[in-house]
Amino acid sequence: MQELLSCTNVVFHCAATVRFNDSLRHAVQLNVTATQKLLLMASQMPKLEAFIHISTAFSNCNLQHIDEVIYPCPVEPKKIIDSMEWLDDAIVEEITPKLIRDWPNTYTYTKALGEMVVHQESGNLNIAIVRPSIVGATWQEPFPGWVDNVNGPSGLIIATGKGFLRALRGAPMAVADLIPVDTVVNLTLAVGWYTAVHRPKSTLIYHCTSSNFNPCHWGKMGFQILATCEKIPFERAFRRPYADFTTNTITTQYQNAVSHWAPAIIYDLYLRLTGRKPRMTKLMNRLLRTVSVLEYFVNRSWEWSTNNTEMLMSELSPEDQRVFNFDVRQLNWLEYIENYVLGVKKYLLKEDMAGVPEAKQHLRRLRNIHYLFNTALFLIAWRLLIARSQMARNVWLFIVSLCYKCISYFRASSSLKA
Ligand SMILES: CCCCCCCCCCCCCCCCCCCCCC(=O)SCCNC(=O)CCNC(=O)[C@H](O)C(C)(C)COP(=O)(O)OP(=O)(O)OC[C@H]1O[C@@H](n2cnc3c(N)ncnc32)[C@H](O)[C@@H]1OP(=O)(O)O
Ligand SMILES: NC(=O)C1=CN([C@@H]2O[C@H](COP(=O)(O)OP(=O)(O)OC[C@H]3O[C@@H](n4cnc5c(N)ncnc54)[C@H](OP(=O)(O)O)[C@@H]3O)[C@@H](O)[C@H]2O)C=CC1
Repeated sequence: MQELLSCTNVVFHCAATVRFNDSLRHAVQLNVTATQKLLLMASQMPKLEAFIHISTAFSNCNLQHIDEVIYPCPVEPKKIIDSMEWLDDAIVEEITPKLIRDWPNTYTYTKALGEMVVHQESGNLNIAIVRPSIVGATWQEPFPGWVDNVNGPSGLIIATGKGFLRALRGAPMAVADLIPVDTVVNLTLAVGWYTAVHRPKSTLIYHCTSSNFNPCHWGKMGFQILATCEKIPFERAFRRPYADFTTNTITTQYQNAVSHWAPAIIYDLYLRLTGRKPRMTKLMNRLLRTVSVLEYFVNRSWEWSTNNTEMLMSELSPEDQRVFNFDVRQLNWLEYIENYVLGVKKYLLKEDMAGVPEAKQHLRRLRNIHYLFNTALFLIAWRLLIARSQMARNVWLFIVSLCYKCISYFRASSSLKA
């Protein structure tokens, strides 16, 4: 502790719980109380030049247009921290929805409280806040497509590529505000420099977002994910990668029943019949739970103002603009997403490119099984219908006689030609 206090020049405060469904108590402890303690510690660092707090662009996702300012929270963070000391878990759980109001989860709510704490308890510290949006794989450094966790879209890319996720409740035209992780790092370092060297009079907030500079939509992103998974498939897929966005509750429930639950139940039945342990319904349950907490962000669009970020860009020398590049106007989304999917395959799934021919062969087998299954299903349904309905029988006789006539006609015409 003594060494930290006496030697630290710059603090980058990134530690947090990023789980959306964490208990309010734990989220407050990590995202609010810890920030308060770190500020206290920072105030005892004689050599400190800058304190950079990493928040999220979604800390005010209850608003549609978000400026580079700190918005007040309905309940003072200090009161929330105090109440966590004496309320028991059951009560905390009960009052959580009332406290978080129109924030979608405890994560975004406590990140907003964390910003408020920074604002109120900064004292004489030289502070800045960086708000990244949805952090994705690297764009350029150390190489394109590097990723090391399933947060944000990465987990759903796996689920789509492996054929588990077939439908997602989302708005294809909503803005997908993804930001590559190396861009976030570059901007954060540049903010550290600017805050330490220029010492702005007030706490500056920097939106590290892409939509203002180079917007992309979920539809385009989903399409490119599928195209890449088709070109360079993941190994041992459950089904062929195919997914679409649903826009209302009825189609979502239909897709969940037909495209998610039914195949999972049938596969588990097959596992049971072959003496193995069923696992697909459990996995599907987990996937749909994850989807339900993420879909809030795929159904809305936000606007973030980026005046401070643009100002920072203009303050950097041309050389620093190149080294600490955070200008996403140059980003080609299709290329980025393709590299992202390949990065997921390589760094998260640990799959080798040498396995691609076998993965393609597996997809062809899955396609044949799909056709076979659908034909069998159709024939069974038709057989049942014929047994029950005179009209279906008439239609069937009509089709059969039509086919017979066609075949006779072609036979006759070919024997005439001969
Ligand atoms: C053409 C059409 C094509 C269409 C289709 C194409 C598809 C296209 C793609 C579209 C993409 C849209 C995405 C929007 C993202 C918006 C993010 C907004 C971010 C706001 C930014 C931030 O400022 S903040 C950082 C984000 N913060 C997270 O992203 C944490 C999430 N997470 C949790 O909130 C908890 O995790 C949760 C899950 C509750 C379980 O919670 P829980 O208590 O039940 O259990 P656990 O946490 O233990 O997780 C249990 C198992 O879920 C695994 N898992 C964890 N996250 C996962 C994840 N994202 N996807 C998959 N799987 C995930 C984990 O790896 C465990 O797997 P295992 O058991 O095998 O280890
Ligand atoms: N991922 C995203 O899309 C976005 C993330 N952010 C913000 O970026 C920051 C980093 O997030 P991300 O990298 O995604 O998340 P991770 O969960 O990967 O990283 C969180 C970090 O916090 C540390 N940490 C967690 N709990 C504690 C604790 N009790 N004491 C000390 N350290 C702890 C973890 O340490 P360890 O590795 O040892 O567990 C880890 O290094 C967070 O502040 C998050 O809010 C903002 C916008 C988007």
